[in-house]
Amino acid sequence: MQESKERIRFDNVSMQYQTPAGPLEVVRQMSFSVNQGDFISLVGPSGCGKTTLLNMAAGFIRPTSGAVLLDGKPITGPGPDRGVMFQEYGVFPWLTVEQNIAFGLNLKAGGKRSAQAKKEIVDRYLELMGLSSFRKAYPKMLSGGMRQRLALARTYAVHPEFVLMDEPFGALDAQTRSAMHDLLLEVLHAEGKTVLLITHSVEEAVYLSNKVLVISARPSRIQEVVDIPFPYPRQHTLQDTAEFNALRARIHHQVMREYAAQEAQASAGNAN
Ligand SMILES: Nc1ncnc2c1ncn2[C@@H]1O[C@H](COP(=O)(O)OP(=O)(O)OP(=O)(O)O)[C@@H](O)[C@H]1O
Repeated sequence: MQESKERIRFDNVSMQYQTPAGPLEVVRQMSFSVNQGDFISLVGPSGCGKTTLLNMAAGFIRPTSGAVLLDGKPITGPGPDRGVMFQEYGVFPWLTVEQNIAFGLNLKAGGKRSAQAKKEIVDRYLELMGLSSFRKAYPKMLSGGMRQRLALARTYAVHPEFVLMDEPFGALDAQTRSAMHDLLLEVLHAEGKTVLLITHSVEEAVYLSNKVLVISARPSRIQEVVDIPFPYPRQHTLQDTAEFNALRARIHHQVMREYAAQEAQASAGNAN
């Protein structure tokens, strides 16, 4: 298979935060690439620096040393090419469903897109996400799963090339989560996006990704890059196969080892 083009590169990236207790080294000399069309999941113990890495790719923060590059140029701030979706802040409660979807279009394109073109995009995502009959509703009137669909629609409507997601499905019940996985894969298949996902669910990571990065305890490094060999489109029955479960168990075991290492660090820190 042809190697796809490198788009985002973490090049020897380190990050240290200043905290009241002194400097906290979160990421140490990490390097990895995100290629065109990749779906990469980051898994690792809580507090190992996954959100920090995503925030760097989004351009919200810069590394203490090293560089995060997009098409070879350092990322210096957020841009419409990168859509970010967080677990909690996906939608604006004071805007209706259709206003939420249109929000980014109004910000980004302003004069560039006609009102008709914007309406067509909003209609398309309302339809795709099954929200057409709720277009005038406010987010509080929606179920958790519908709010997630709305957050996805908002992120996708601006047509970002990259979707950066931080635990977007964490708060959903198992059935809704599973439906969201399939919807996500469907949209990605139709629109060919490149995704970086943070998740605590190894199962979710293996089901969705073509690559899973296991991140170590702090200061974080890449413990392993696991290539997920299952072809797309994927079906739920994949999760019942021995291959899927063997891979999931192996990654889970590794994450638990890093989790234990991080816990041991925390206890040592408390004992000092
Ligand atoms: N702005 C900041 N200032 C100081 N410390 C920070 C800052 N942001 C994050 N940290 C610390 O850096 C570490 C890594 O945080 P980060 O949110 O990147 O981890 P994470 O792997 O995403 O965690 P989780 O899985 O729990 O969401 C944590 O110990 C956190 O407290």
